[in-house]
Amino acid sequence: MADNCILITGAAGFIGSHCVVALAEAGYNVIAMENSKSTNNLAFQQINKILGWEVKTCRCDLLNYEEIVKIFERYKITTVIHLAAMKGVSESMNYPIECYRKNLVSTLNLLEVMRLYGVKNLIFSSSCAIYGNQVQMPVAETALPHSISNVYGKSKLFIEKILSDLSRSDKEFKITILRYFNPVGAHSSGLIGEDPKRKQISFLTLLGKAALDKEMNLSLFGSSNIRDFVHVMDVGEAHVAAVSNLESGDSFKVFNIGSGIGISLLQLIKIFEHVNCVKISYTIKDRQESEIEAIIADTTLAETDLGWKSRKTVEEMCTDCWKWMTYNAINF
Ligand SMILES: CC(=O)N[C@H]1[C@@H](OP(=O)(O)OP(=O)(O)OC[C@H]2O[C@@H](n3ccc(=O)[nH]c3=O)[C@H](O)[C@@H]2O)O[C@H](CO)[C@@H](O)[C@@H]1O
Repeated sequence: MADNCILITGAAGFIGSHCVVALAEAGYNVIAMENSKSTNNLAFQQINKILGWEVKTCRCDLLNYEEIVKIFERYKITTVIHLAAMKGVSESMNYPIECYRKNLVSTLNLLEVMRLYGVKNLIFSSSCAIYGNQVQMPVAETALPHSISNVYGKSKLFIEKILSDLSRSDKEFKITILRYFNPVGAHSSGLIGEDPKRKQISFLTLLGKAALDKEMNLSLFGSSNIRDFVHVMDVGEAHVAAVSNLESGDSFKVFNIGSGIGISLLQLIKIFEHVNCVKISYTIKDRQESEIEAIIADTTLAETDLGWKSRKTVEEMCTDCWKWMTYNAINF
């Protein structure tokens, strides 16, 4: 039985794969878990190339309680980083039941098994979508959620509430919630990144697709929308900081994980075109109803309490994304 493992759910995904690399490189004993229905082993192969050794992997459907039990029987898990979820604002609006089932039921199953095995350290991946529409920018963790217009954001907020109740009822639980803003980019090696074939991809990966496909005309929903884009490698490092901070201080903590810089979608297109010497064809359309106009993170708390700050620039987000799209994404 392997000792003191960190279990990462959703480990072959965009953020998950970068977390696996960051934690493994920091010396943690990582178990990279992926959905048992997923057939894509390529992410793990690429992770192994970056690390230079083979990361431990397992497959499990989090909607299946018995499958989770088997994993906890097999490994001595001390901490769980729970990333597996259905993401994407527009998909969540079209498939609300699927979104709630995937995000809520799987989390409840996981929490029950964690409690059964006395595993009480958890880092949960939440989203700035839980803030809804805010007037005050940048948004601090203390801001109250306001008119969340999409199912994805609501599902994340419900889980945050469940975790807060759990930590109130059982003081042994150490729970850290990371609210990601807009993670983008790819690993600087170009070996891992976001699978461009997925239905829900981040805006930057979409720009990469549009730059590769000369026939593609991107629909730009609200060119002046402001987002806080944060490099996915910085997001990976935020998890390393959060793991090492779990034991200190309060048993329930929440941190914004963003760059603290707001950029409009149109600005991002211009930077992407400039640094990668490409052209993107797009048509400006109205903002979608389920979306907010602007959001920027106040990252003071992550800086003071976690000692984490995003380091990579928007230009690096664009060049790393393009490197990934042109070197490797094509094989995914
Ligand atoms: C504020 C908010 O809710 N943020 C969450 C939301 O990000 P958010 O929805 O902002 O992330 P996306 O990358 O999907 O979209 C970014 C921006 O690009 C625009 N766009 C997208 C696709 C397209 O074809 N054309 C286009 O213009 C969107 O309208 C949006 O304004 O979902 C992400 C996961 O999926 C989460 O990580 C974010 O925390």
